Order: sequence, then C-alpha cells, then structure tokens
Amino acid sequence: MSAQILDGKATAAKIKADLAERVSRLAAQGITPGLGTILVGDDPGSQIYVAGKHRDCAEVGIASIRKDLPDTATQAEVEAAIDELNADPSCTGYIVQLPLPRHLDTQSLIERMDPSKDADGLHPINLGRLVHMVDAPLPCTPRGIVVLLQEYGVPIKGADVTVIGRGITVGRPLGLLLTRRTENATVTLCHTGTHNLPARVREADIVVAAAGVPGLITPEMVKPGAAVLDVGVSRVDGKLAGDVAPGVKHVAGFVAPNPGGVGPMTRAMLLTNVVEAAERRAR
Ligand SMILES: Nc1nc(=O)c2c([nH]1)NC[C@@H]1CN(c3ccc(C(=O)N[C@@H](CCC(=O)O)C(=O)O)cc3)C=[N+]21
Repeated sequence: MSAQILDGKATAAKIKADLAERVSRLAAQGITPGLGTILVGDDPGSQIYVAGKHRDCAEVGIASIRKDLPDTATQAEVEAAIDELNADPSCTGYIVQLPLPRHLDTQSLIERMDPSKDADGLHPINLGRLVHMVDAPLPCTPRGIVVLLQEYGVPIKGADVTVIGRGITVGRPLGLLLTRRTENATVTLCHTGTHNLPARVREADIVVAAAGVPGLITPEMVKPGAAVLDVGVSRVDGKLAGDVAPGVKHVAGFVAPNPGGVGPMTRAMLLTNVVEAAERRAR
C-alpha cells in the first residue's frame, strides 16, 4: 500500500489556468496585474525561486518587475527599492525574497512595504488581520496547504493537525489559518522546545513538517491513513532533502512530496494574491 500523492504541481497548473482567465478579464478593463520582486545577494536557492516566480507570471499574463541588488546593498538602498515599488502603479503586488543578508534589518524593511501590495501576506498589518480574522492577503505557503488538502478531499473540519515549525512564513500563520471558524481544525504547533514530538505526530490526522530537519518524520510516528505534508528543505551533500522519511508513504493515506507538493502551491498562491489585489483595485 502506498499513500495517495497530493500533487501540488498538477493542482498549481489548474489554479494557473483559472488565473490566466481572470487576468484576461482584468485586461478587458485595462488592468494588468504586476508582481515585483526584490532580491538581495546571490544565494543560488533564492535566485532559482525568484526566476521561477517570474516564469509563473509570464505563464498567466502577469507583468513582472525585478529588482536585484548586490550582496553589499545597504539598508537605505533596499528601502529605496521598496519605496519605488510602493509608488509604482504598474506594481500591484510584490515580495522581498527572504532570507535577506544578515547586515540588513528584515523587520523594518517588511514594515516599510505598502500592506495593500504585500503579495506574501507577511506584513504585520496583514498577519494582524489574520489574527483578527478579517479579509487580507494570506501567507502563500499556509494558503497553498489548505487549498491542496481541499483539492484532494482531505477533511480539515475537526481534524487534529500537528504542525512542526513556528516560522513566520509557514508554521505560525498556518496555525492561525487552520483555527479559523471556516477551517475549524485543532492545531498543535510544535517546535524545537516540544517534548515528545513523536506523540504529537502520532495523534495527528494531518501532519505538516516545516522544520528543515532531514528525515525528521519517520514511519513509526505516523498514524495509519494520516495526511503528511513535507514542507522542509535542507541540503544534504548538495542534494535537497525534505523533513519526511521515504518510508512514510507506506503508512500515510496522503503524502505531499517535496519537491512537487507544497512548493508549487506556494507559487500559485503568490500569483493568486497578486491577481486578487488587482481585482480589488478594479472594483
Ligand atoms: N518573501 C519570500 N516569500 C516566499 O514565498 C519565500 C521566500 N521569501 N524565501 C524562500 C521560500 C521558499 N519558497 C519556495 C517556493 C516554491 C518552491 C518550489 O516551487 N519548489 C519546487 C521545486 C523547485 C523548482 O521547481 O523550482 C517544488 O517543490 O516542486 C520552493 C520554495 C518560497 N519562499
């Protein structure tokens, strides 16, 4: 027996086809959504992600605006790039690719963004709106996880969900999303201070592993039939490794692999946030 694959690549392709239609409806109103990216430095991983985002944009008809700054960029130079995108009417949404080089103050840069152009949903105003459960752009990875589970009919309402990782892009906002009345899951948010992680994983109907620890989730830890989503990325001997050990697929009911699972969904949700922001402007 092997788990059903939660195919993020195929699901993202469907979402992109729908977005392409919405973009052409906007075009009829004279509006072209535009995604901006700010990338600082030459981290190869970040370069690949940003290039992928611009390819996605071209696929659905979103304009893209790329601002690449050298590793040595100063705080003031990154601030200037943010100010330009805030002021640029052709940019309906943008992201600052994380992580930034250590000499930069990430927090103050994110707070400088216009919250209405925050395509990542990571501005404190938008995370605050998520806490308050009012409408706002949602963080891409958590939103992608919920949409992927829904696509495959994995029940979320009333489910026990164990999330491993308390980062600002995945774990914390995912806990907020899943505990809204509309999702109604019960969430256990685990982290490096968690005692007895195996017990927390064992009780879960849905496991989301976003710790960045290769092979952290082993088959013995997983409740038979559970949905296990691999969101971790680390490099082991130059190769990408997820948080979920290969044997888990023989115990789980559903597996979102890495690559091919949540990553493509994250990108599709970024595009969705950009199109939604343009639609809000069109109204
Ligand atoms: N401001 C900001 N927003 C982000 O959303 C953000 C970020 N910074 N920094 C880095 C992480 C990482 N991330 C990924 C997105 C998609 C894949 C993805 O599509 N991966 C493919 C494989 C790689 C590929 O095909 O290019 C897959 O899983 O199948 C991976 C990683 C977004 N992040």
